Amino acid sequence: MATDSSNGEQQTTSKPPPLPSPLRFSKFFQANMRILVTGGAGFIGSHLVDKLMQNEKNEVIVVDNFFTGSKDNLRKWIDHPRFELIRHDVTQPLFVEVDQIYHLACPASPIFYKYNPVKTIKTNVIGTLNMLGLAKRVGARILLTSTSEVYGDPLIHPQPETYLGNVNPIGVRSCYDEGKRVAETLMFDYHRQHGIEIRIARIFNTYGPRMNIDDGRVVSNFIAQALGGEPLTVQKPGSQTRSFCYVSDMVDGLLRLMEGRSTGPINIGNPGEFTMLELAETVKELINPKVQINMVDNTPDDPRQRKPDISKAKEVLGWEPQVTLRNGLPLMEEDFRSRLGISKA
Ligand SMILES: NC(=O)c1ccc[n+]([C@@H]2O[C@H](COP(=O)([O-])OP(=O)(O)OC[C@H]3O[C@@H](n4cnc5c(N)ncnc54)[C@H](O)[C@@H]3O)[C@@H](O)[C@H]2O)c1
Ligand SMILES: O=C(O)[C@H]1O[C@H](OP(=O)(O)OP(=O)(O)OC[C@H]2O[C@@H](n3ccc(=O)[nH]c3=O)[C@H](O)[C@@H]2O)[C@H](O)[C@@H](O)[C@@H]1O
Repeated sequence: MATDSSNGEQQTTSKPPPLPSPLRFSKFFQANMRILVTGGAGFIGSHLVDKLMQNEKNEVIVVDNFFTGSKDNLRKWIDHPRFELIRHDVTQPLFVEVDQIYHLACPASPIFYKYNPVKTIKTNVIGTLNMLGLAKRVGARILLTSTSEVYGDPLIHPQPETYLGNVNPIGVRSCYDEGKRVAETLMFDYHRQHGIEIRIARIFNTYGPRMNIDDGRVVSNFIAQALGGEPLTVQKPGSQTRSFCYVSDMVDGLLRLMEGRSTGPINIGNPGEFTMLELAETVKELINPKVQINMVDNTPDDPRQRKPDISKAKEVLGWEPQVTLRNGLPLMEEDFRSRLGISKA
């Protein structure tokens, strides 16, 4: 019922009920689940999109500002009726109607997140605030890809989720690790204050096809260097450790977390732990036995050890990684060879 007072008199007019949306009769598939993936043009995001798109009941919307991601990672989905790509920066509000949000948008490689640290903090804090506001408005469940960097340079090894971390609040990595810590805080405050359904994954070093060739992270650096016949740059002392998870295992963990009942935080990573010298030796052995290994200067606040305790992921998600480093490296080598145009001799 609408009120019409154009002639000075109060008069009521009746409007017929709205017609069903013409979209209901469109030739396009009507999705059961509309899923937003922020940062979906990046490395992990694009593999996640591939998996989500395999389910015909999903409609996927990607938002990305293409800082480190690329349309190329999503080329097989462009023009697909269940897929939509939006150039958007998550530090700005976003209005879409979705059921689930995988919030990945954030540069992840230290060289990129340190490039514009203020922007990195804004992405982590304002970006997460915006996505939580969206989740609240539309009643969507939201998953944040947090990081093992919330443990800083850990004094407990391996790291369980209960460990509160050893983080430098004013260092050059703080824009990322403190930014993610605030993002986790915001997730829990929205959960407690507004009842938002949240999921938090603490991701440990993940590698695989589609990482940028010049990403700057250690696995992509070593593979690109080995293929180009350049020395592998091991940052000193070389005894620092990381635990490397193959991307298909990571995506499987994220999907289980989103579909499960636990808010997290849950560590998702591969507990196989390697020193950077061991990683260099493995890449050399598998990809180019002739390549040299050079020791170079490190950057400040580099964590000395990192290994996930995945007991919670096993118990709560029934998840554990399947792909070993030795099996995963050749898959990434193949992808790098095809992108660099270097065939196997
Ligand atoms: N790969 C890892 O080892 C790892 C480890 C821990 C956590 N993570 C987290 O997983 C997520 C994805 O990491 P990745 O390795 O795929 O990195 P990536 O750099 O390949 O992907 C990040 C994506 O976010 C986009 N992005 C960045 N800032 C944005 C903004 N303000 N607005 C919109 N889009 C923006 C980038 O363009 C890119 O497509 C990140 O949140 C990262 O912190 C990754
Ligand atoms: O998994 C995580 O939680 C975090 O891990 C990484 O951060 P980092 O472990 O520092 O990643 P790399 O830049 O790949 O460095 C790993 C180790 O390799 C060493 N490194 C790096 C590059 C190189 O050429 N040589 C080399 O020895 C570094 O000194 C460091 O000790 C990611 O970049 C973060 O996004 C992520 O959140």
